[in-house]
Amino acid sequence: MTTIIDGKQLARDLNAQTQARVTRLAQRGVVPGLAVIIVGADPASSIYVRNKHRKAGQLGIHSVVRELPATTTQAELLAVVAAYNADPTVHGILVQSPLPAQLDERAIFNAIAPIKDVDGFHPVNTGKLFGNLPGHYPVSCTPQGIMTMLHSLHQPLAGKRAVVVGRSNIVGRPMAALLLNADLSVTVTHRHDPQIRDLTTLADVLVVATGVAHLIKAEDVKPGAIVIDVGMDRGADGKLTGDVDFDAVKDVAGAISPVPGGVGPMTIATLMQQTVDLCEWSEQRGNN
Ligand SMILES: Nc1nc2c(c(=O)[nH]1)N[C@@H](CN(C=O)c1ccc(C(=O)N[C@@H](CCC(=O)O)C(=O)O)cc1)CN2
Repeated sequence: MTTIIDGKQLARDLNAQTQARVTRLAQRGVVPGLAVIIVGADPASSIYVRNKHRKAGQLGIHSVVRELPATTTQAELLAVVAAYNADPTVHGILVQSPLPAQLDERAIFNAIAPIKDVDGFHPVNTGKLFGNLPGHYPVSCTPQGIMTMLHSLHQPLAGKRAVVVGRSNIVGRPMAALLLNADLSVTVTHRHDPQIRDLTTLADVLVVATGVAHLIKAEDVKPGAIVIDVGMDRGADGKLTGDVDFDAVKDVAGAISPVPGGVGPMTIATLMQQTVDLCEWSEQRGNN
């Protein structure tokens, strides 16, 4: 029997835990704050930002959304980030990706104070992740949410072979680091490798984040493997599908996450979780 990993239900469970933590903070007079900055009007980004704002409000997190025009300059955006860095009511800052072409996304992420970097994109935080350093730090929300999904299966992960298809800074690279830190044997590949399928068939845990709809077919998957689909591919009919041919692969995999309803809801739930983490860590440092 294949397990369908229900990201919506897992997100509900995680959000309930986050809400309980927000309630405990409120009893001490502390309110976690999240600032989301969006530049331009990319339709998908606008939906994601609206969903983040709504979920934060539902959980009792103070949420501000700063909408900037598509013509915003680097200096203007850096000034907005600097203002939130200095704002004590804001514990987490997120700049929605992608940014318009005139903006240097990496320089913007680097300008966010590491202790407010709720996306975990700052090199101080990625350095800690890749060094598997002890202590608290935020991690990119999609791969962190995937780790929660994997743990929900209650299967030992250490010693398993993982293959990550995709090498983006938001998903592929931090995903590989998290899996390595959990003692899996990790291979990272991408869609330019002509022998990609020789690798995917070896995977006990297969994470696919390429942006190529239905790249992974049933014959590319090891029987019984855990398959996590990070794809968000919108077809000509407007329907959302993933990078994995779900209908075919579900008959081979031991567990599989659907699109929609898999990784996406967990990304937002993890963002809420990490906003509260940052607030609690701030309190532990004697702030708030
Ligand atoms: N600063 C960031 N930018 C981006 C991130 C990120 O983590 N930080 N990730 C993605 C977009 N993203 C969140 O920002 C995101 C994408 C999708 C979903 C989601 O819930 N998807 C639903 C389907 C929604 C639909 O119908 O369109 C699902 O999978 O069920 C949440 C968050 C890029 N940018």
